Amino acid sequence: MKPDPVAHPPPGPPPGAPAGPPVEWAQPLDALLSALDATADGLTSAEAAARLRRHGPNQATAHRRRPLWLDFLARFLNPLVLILLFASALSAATGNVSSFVIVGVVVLLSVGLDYIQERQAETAVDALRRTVAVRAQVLRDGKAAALPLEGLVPGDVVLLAAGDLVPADCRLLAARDLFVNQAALTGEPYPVEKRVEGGPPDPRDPGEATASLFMGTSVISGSATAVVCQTGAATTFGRLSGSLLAPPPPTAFETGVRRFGFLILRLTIFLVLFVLAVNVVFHRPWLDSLMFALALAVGLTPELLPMIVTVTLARGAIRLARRRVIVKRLASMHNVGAMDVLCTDKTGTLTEAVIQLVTVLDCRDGPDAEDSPHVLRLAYLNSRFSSGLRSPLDDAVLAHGAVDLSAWRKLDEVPFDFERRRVSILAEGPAEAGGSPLLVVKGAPEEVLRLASHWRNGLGAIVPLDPATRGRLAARLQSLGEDGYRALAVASKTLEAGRTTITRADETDLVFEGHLAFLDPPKVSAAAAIRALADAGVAIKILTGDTEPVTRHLCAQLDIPITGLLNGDELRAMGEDALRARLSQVNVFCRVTPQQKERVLLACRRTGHVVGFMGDGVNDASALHSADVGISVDSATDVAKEAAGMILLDQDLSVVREAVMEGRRTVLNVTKYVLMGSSSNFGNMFSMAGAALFLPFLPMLPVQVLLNNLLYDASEAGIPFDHVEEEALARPVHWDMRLILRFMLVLGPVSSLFDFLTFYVLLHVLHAGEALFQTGWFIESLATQVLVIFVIRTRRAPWRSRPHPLLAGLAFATAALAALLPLTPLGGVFGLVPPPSVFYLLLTGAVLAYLALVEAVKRLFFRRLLPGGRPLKPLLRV
Ligand SMILES: Nc1ncnc2c1ncn2[C@@H]1O[C@H](COP(=O)(O)OP(=O)(O)OP(=O)(O)O)[C@@H](O)[C@H]1O
Ligand SMILES: [Mg+2]
Repeated sequence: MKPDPVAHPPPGPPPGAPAGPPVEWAQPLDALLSALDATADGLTSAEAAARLRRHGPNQATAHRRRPLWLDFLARFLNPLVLILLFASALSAATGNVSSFVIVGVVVLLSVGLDYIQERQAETAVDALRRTVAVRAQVLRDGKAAALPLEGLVPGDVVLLAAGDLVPADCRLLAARDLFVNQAALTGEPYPVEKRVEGGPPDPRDPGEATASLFMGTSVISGSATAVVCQTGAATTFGRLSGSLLAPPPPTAFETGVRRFGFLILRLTIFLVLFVLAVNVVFHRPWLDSLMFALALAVGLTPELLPMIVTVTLARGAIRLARRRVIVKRLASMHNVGAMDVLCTDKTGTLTEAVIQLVTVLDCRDGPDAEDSPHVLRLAYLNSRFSSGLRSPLDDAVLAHGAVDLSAWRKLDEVPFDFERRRVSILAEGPAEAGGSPLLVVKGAPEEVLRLASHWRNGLGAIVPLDPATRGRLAARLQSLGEDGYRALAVASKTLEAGRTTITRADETDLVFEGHLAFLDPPKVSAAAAIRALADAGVAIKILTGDTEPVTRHLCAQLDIPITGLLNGDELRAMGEDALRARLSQVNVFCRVTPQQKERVLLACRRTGHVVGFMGDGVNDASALHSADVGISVDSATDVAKEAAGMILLDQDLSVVREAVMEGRRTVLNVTKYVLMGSSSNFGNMFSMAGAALFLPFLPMLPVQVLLNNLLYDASEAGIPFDHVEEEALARPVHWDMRLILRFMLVLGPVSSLFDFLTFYVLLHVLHAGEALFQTGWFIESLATQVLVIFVIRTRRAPWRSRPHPLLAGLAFATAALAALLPLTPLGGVFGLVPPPSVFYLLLTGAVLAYLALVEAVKRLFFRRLLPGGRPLKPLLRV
């Protein structure tokens, strides 16, 4: 995705233009520093605070928060609400002032309720997100401090190391073996080298700039000090994210919720037009009819749905935080509930990641377990001087025992990458060692052996590698792996005097020196965690950069059956179709590159699975990004953390199961809303429209419809907290639009049928007039649509499933409020009149009969009407 210079002209002259007015960015470093009013020592806190006020926070995606009051007002921009307010203003003009006031208050209340809930939820999730925010090392007041990225300002001096994200657009002050990945900006997948002496003033095009670093890129190896030039939306990335960088595609769940919303919207429009037409035909007062129809529409529109989804997801996120899982992207919450395949790397997830160097072997065969001091010195030198991402393997080498390197000086490095799987260091030794620069290569043994042409024999002499020795060294690697040792190989080469730089082309004709054998003990808890996930319907696939023997050994130790195994080389030779055909059996992938991790993951998604990925390294970032749910850990590299949607504070597979359960619970709770809305609430509104056909008056006053709807919404505030049964959580939970539609088509008419019975009783048994009819219908409809939650929330019999106390409390309180309101003076304000006591008797009977009927239909529905009769499947399969 190369930025298009035409669509996004950089301010100032285009790159390479003859000297014009100086651009802040493209000028010699000294001039740039003085333009920025900055020094290499960084800013003071006071100065930084002042600049932060001037430039705003350093956020690329213009996440500009509207002021609270504007945000609140925006909620009224819903056309239905506007027309309703306008219509009630009209009716106020014709003398009906009280109805205008009531409509206004009710609309204000329901918008306010919606707003406050959503706001609270978002604030809570934001606070959680901040706890795992990536930080940058910044020089402030002369000292390095870890600060959140948002706080950076132009003129700040940042310190960068391998694995870091570049926090803003910067110009290099100092750099050592610095390679960055600019794929996010240029699409270029290979690391690009950056150096201070960039030649001509640096252009703003990331593809050409050599002395500039850009927000959205990451450091692969080396280290740097850089001064921040642009922050936030002013950065190249910021300007892109406003236009070119597409937002993430909607998840299946989001699409499902949206489709449901559209469905209801279409029904609503139909209903409103129907009510209006009926009233026109019967020559009823048009203003009242319009307000009635609009009030119905407000009651039905899925306006609340986004809020409900946000609030329910946020509740889940907050609950997960107690399990030390931080949800960075709310969409991850429902994806994790739908996830049926979890891909994971090995180190840290299946192993303890406390790697120990056990033996250092030279090329001699034999049982002597003595460490070879020569090979250890070379390995130590390589690990000590390498500036790439700190690897636990390097840490293990350095921890094995100090080697004196005071006489050595590092000259150059070709940093580690996951394609080559090796590190090369060029160093200059003490004069007595010959003075020639020495190249030391350390990496994956099969790669190092391939590049070697000689080996060092037991006498220290360098001899050509014959096929027999090659075979012997390869066999040793195999047997080390089978014993569970991770191995690296070390090789060397003396270069001609005077050489100070190396490239990967120098990594040939090496002298094979020996092997390093490491142990990374298996994580005992992982075995149980994997079984628990499998029981919950989540299959595990292992995607590791490590070798087949080591991985096999680990799987045997952890009792993980290998149903199929593919190596990176086989994968490379395999077409897309062949891979997809193998995917269902293969559960272990060895020696895979970062690109292959992503490829396997995408192939898995394309076969219809919802796929999670768990990893912590630079090599996991692209897979994390492409997964439905990227899971990382707090200690992971910044790049991985940034790409993930969920962060575990403890690296432990068993908490992933908690997240899965919470995700399922969340989606199932959203479904409760939807099923409620699509059956009872919808049935009620539908009956009202039908009643308008034969009643000589409105079945309910517009304000009563609005009040009814407000109370109904309030009664549902407990749903996000509700319990979900074990059996519903046993399998991955998907959004099932067909189930929702069928449920609606079956239960809607049941509810309407019952409503018409109620009308009959009201009119012909109680001989109700207009006010009493409306009151009776108000109470009855609210009581039934609120209390039916106890039936709908479970697939079990209602009495065999315990609702959350808040949910039960709110439902009963709302029903009681509806029943008692007409007896109070406030009821009069809404046009409600006290009903006779026999009404309450009938009401109790009616509500019980209704709930029993719905329960019976529900059973029939799940046993008979759901095709394929899936009695043992989760309760409310979404
Ligand atoms: N610091 C290093 N120096 C030399 N070689 C290395 C280094 N780190 C890794 N390698 C080589 O690269 C290979 C892949 O790295 P690594 O095992 O970390 O990949 P991974 O996919 O993250 O594996 P895992 O699933 O175990 O996390 C290693 O097996 C090793 O051969
Ligand atoms: Mg790893």
